[in-house]
Amino acid sequence: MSQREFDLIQRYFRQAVSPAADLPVGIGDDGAVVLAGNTNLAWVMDTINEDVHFPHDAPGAAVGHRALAVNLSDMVAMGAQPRWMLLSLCLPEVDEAWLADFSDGLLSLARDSGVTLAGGDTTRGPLSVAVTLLGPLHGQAVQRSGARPGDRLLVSGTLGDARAGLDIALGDGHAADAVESELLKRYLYPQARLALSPLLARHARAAIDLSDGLVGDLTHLLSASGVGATIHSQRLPRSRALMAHAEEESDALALSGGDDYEILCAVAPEAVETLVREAAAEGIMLSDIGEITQGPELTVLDRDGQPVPLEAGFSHFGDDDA
Ligand SMILES: Nc1ncnc2c1ncn2[C@@H]1O[C@H](COP(=O)(O)OP(=O)(O)O)[C@@H](O)[C@H]1O
Ligand SMILES: Cc1ncc(C[n+]2csc(CCOP(=O)(O)OP(=O)(O)O)c2C)c(N)n1
Ligand SMILES: [Mg+2]
Repeated sequence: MSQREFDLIQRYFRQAVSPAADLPVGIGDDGAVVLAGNTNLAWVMDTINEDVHFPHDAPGAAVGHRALAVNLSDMVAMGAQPRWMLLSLCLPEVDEAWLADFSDGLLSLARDSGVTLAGGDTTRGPLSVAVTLLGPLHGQAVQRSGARPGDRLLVSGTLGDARAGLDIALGDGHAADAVESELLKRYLYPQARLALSPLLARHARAAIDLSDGLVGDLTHLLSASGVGATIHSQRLPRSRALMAHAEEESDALALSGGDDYEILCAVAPEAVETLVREAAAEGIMLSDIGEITQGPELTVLDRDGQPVPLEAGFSHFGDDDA
């Protein structure tokens, strides 16, 4: 979410009493936390719209997969276990072949993630899918606000692939070779890092999932925590496919490409080794990209130690027309 979207929510929706006893985490994090009986449940919602979040010719299975994956990623960032899903489906028309494909993409990911569809809503209008997930925390809620100066910044997987894949999807939509098809897949089928969720609950001070681009989302974590950071562009993890496809632009794609759905976390230096080892045992690579500073600035250094000019993250409404 950009500053503009944040300002709109602050102005019209943010309630005075938050957090409350039964709402330990309210508006402003990757998800809310509600206290039901004596269980803390994380609760998230993300919507995806045709031509905004996915192209009109995206396969139905990719749309179904994405609608759930982007929400799973928010649950992971909170350190929660996704359990129950509500699905709101807004369809322009009934296309049964598309629906079969869509439900396949959605429900096979749900099955693999241990999520049950509990209800929803179906309406007619421009194609849009909203998913809500609910589930218990693995331990402490992992919030955006917990980072402290001296913490290391770790990021999962590789960055920039999805943005390169989006450009391929918006071209003729066909991958020319194995490299392009890998990048296209990274865009069309984001993989939430579910296995990281309990590890974050144990070892991370703060986390956010990367939907808008590293710089934009890191900025949110920094302002929630009241700290700054220095990161190093040559440490940003990049896939072989990205380097083969767009090495020259790979810094920019990794810094602000968007749609990565990787996890960025701040970790006390003494906890880094254990977290990296436990994540590796789950098949998840974590890269140390820099450190939290007193702040409030975010500085990105290039390989010569020179600051890189920063681009803002993705914004639905633009930042300048407020
Ligand atoms: N219309 C809204 N009403 C209330 N809260 C909202 C609304 N839209 C977004 N939020 C809240 O604002 C925060 C940031 O939203 P967003 O950037 O979409 O988070 P994320 O990138 O994790 O999906 C979240 O806590 C979200 O719940
Ligand atoms: C067809 C298409 N064009 C552009 C994008 C790029 N894009 C659209 S929304 C977005 C940011 C993430 O979406 P948002 O609704 O802000 O998700 P949230 O931050 O709430 O998780 C990005 C990078 C895309 N995914 N698909
Ligand atoms: Mg959102």
